[in-house]
Amino acid sequence: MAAPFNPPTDYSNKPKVPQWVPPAAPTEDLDYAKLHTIDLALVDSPDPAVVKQLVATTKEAIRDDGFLYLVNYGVSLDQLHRQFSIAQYLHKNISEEDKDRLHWDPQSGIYAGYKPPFGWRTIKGKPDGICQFNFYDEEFQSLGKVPTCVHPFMDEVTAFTEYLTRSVNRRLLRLLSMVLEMPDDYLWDNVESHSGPINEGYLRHALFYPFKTQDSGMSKGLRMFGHTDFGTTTLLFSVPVTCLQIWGRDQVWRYVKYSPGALVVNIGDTLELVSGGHFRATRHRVHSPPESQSTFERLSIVCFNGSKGDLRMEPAWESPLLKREGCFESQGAYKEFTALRATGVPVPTNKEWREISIAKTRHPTDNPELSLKEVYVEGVKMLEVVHLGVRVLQPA
Ligand SMILES: O=C(O)CCC(=O)C(=O)O
Ligand SMILES: [Fe+2]
Repeated sequence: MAAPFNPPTDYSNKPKVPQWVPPAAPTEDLDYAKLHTIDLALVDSPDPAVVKQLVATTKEAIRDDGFLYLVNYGVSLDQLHRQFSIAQYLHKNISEEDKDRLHWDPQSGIYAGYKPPFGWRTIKGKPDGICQFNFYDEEFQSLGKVPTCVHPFMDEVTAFTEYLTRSVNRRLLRLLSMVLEMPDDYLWDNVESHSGPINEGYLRHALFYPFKTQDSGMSKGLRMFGHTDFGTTTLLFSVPVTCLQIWGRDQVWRYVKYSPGALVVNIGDTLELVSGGHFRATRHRVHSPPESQSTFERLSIVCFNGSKGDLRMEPAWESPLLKREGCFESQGAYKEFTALRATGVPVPTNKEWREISIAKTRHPTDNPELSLKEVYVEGVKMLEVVHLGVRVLQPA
């Protein structure tokens, strides 16, 4: 049985942190995505029939949706809300000097540091009302790399991050390895990075201020365009301000419903590639919330798990599932990497892929690029860009 999260709880020498109060859920009746719920504690069940059923449900979820709710992963609602309170404290107390000193440089291929609410490039762009602080390995290694106001809380942020990467994600990868019918630690040992609390991934504290996208010349209420994540798994904590949407197999965007305390997990490109398309790296985006929440601030904590940087991903040919059923040729990153490999050109390494994805991804604050090629996929208009020889399609 996995140990539950057990963070430092002596706050006596720390500044008082105002409690984060979850905003009210939307009052609208929305057409939500229907996602499976996985109870992570069941992966340790002594009953093989229970584990078998869990693996079957996980298989269906990641094949059909690429997204799932994860519950019972070992963090209580109070512990989670303490982390949200710290994230809120960071954004409300970061000094102007720290914003400058820790300013991010996404065009270098990593998001580390402070994102001001002016677009997604290193230099200031159009306002977008999105502030972030991104903790990579260096931010965990050196206090000088994080805002001074969170220094007293880094013990808690670090313990939380370690729990997410070493316990939650490791158990999740065990479940996904079982879906591939491979040894329990196959994905952990061969694909996931493990060095320090966050490995080669990052932890994000994001604050979305209420924002009318049309004020900035941005259309369709979009705060982040549709994209896939580049890594192994993304652990998004479900939040009441309902903005996350996923692109269904029926080509319809649907919101993901708030589920208090749950993790919303999605599969990144790396696992789509390793699984030969059996796992789906599903497109998702951040939309404005429904009208009843239009004046709310949206605080979000996300743990992006990163794969080993020097690997060039290949399907796990030794997987009995792949041997039996082959690969899903028609799908996303798997399809495009396969097409590149067939030309004899080496596919990008995981590190190259994540760095180009960060540096080059298109955002609503970018100036419209007239040169983007429009293509139609199953009758739907998409925009095509090519990164390191790999075609990436985004819904137009
Ligand atoms: O904030 C969210 O819900 C999702 C953000 C996201 O998709 C990303 O940063 O990759
Ligand atoms: Fe994402």
